[in-house]
Amino acid sequence: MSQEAKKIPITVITGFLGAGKTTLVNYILNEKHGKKIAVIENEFGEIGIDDGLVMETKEEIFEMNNGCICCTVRGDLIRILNKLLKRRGKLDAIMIETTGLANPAPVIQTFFVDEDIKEACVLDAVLTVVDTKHITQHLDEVKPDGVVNEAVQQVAFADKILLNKLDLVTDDQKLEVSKRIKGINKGVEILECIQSRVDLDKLLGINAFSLDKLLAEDPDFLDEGKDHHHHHDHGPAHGQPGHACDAHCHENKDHACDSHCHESKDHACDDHCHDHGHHDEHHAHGHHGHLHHKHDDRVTSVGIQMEGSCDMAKLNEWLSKLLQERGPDLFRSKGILSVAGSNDKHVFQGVHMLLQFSTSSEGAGRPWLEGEKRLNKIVFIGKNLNREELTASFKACIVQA
Ligand SMILES: Nc1nc2c(ncn2[C@@H]2O[C@H](COP(=O)(O)OP(=O)(O)OP(=O)(O)O)[C@@H](O)[C@H]2O)c(=O)[nH]1
Repeated sequence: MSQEAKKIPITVITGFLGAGKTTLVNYILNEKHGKKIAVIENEFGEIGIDDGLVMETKEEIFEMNNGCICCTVRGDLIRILNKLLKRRGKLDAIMIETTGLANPAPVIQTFFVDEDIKEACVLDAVLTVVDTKHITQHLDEVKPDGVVNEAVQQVAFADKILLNKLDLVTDDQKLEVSKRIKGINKGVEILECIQSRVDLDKLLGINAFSLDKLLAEDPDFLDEGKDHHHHHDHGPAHGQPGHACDAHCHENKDHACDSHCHESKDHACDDHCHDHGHHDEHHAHGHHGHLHHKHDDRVTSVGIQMEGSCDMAKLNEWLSKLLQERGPDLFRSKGILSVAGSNDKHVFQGVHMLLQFSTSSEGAGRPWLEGEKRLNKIVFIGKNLNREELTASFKACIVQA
């Protein structure tokens, strides 16, 4: 067996908020592939919810909720990978689910710049899940100067596209989105699907990632020095509502930059910088497109954790009204809730105006245990979110302490 063949294949699953990444992970884990797969989950939002939504399986799931995989927790990613690699013989594959707001480039770089990881793993493919109904508005979004459009980046770096949620669109809309995708990533293979269901042979062990292809388009792709150009404006600033500081957070006002750090708002491009095109879809893959990686700080998350049980009718009314009124700005909402009179966990999932309810009796997590503290957890991600208003209006749905 060749050295390459012994390496653990890594699949990076990316795609905008609510595209169907967790749906894909669940589907893969539950198919009969006979493989031992470890999953690394990274979630955007103040409160981790996805761990409650990924089905319980024999597979191992590692969460990284303390920041975005492409910035603050890249060190965590390297640590988790190194831990997993110690058990190399017992593991057939690793899947990494990035947040819906991750730029895939720094995640991809991890597999080529860290020596131990480079030696033990091989990046099998970057799979990008696309919500065919909603992607256009995110590709169209005009970003402030220097801010990367994550939706464009995710499409640009895909080795395969899963054109998902085809049950929600017409054939014309599907063709329109396919055309748009090909305009960003010319040769990419597009797999059409509903509920992220695609033949596993087309997704795993496909050896679709090509560093040469990337380097042909962007010779500086692996240049870590350049990576330091990227602005670290990540969601709400340190000390602001919504910014979840953790032990790894170095983001404070007195952060002393080192000689490599160009992390300032008024970073002036030097003469090596040809960064003309990072808003231009056709150049999304090109020179420096990934380096000036600044997230859109208008997009924030509001997390609510509150004990008690909700009245189902009030809850329904509240959420329906909220999504109706705020749908365009409310990219993603999800929650795990306790409802008065029921021992089931109730889960809601929102993507813009679309809302879906399910319960633990339908397979969404497990019921509340006897004596378990009934803690409702909700996360909203979007623009112009009003924390006080959201918290107060949810509180009004609670009828049992
Ligand atoms: N109608 C429809 N809904 C889908 C499809 N695939 C996924 N969904 C729903 O879309 C919602 C979001 O799916 P997830 O798999 O959680 O999306 P995600 O990309 O992991 O979301 P984030 O982790 O928040 O970025 C859920 O309510 C899914 O049930 C599909 O093909 N059609």
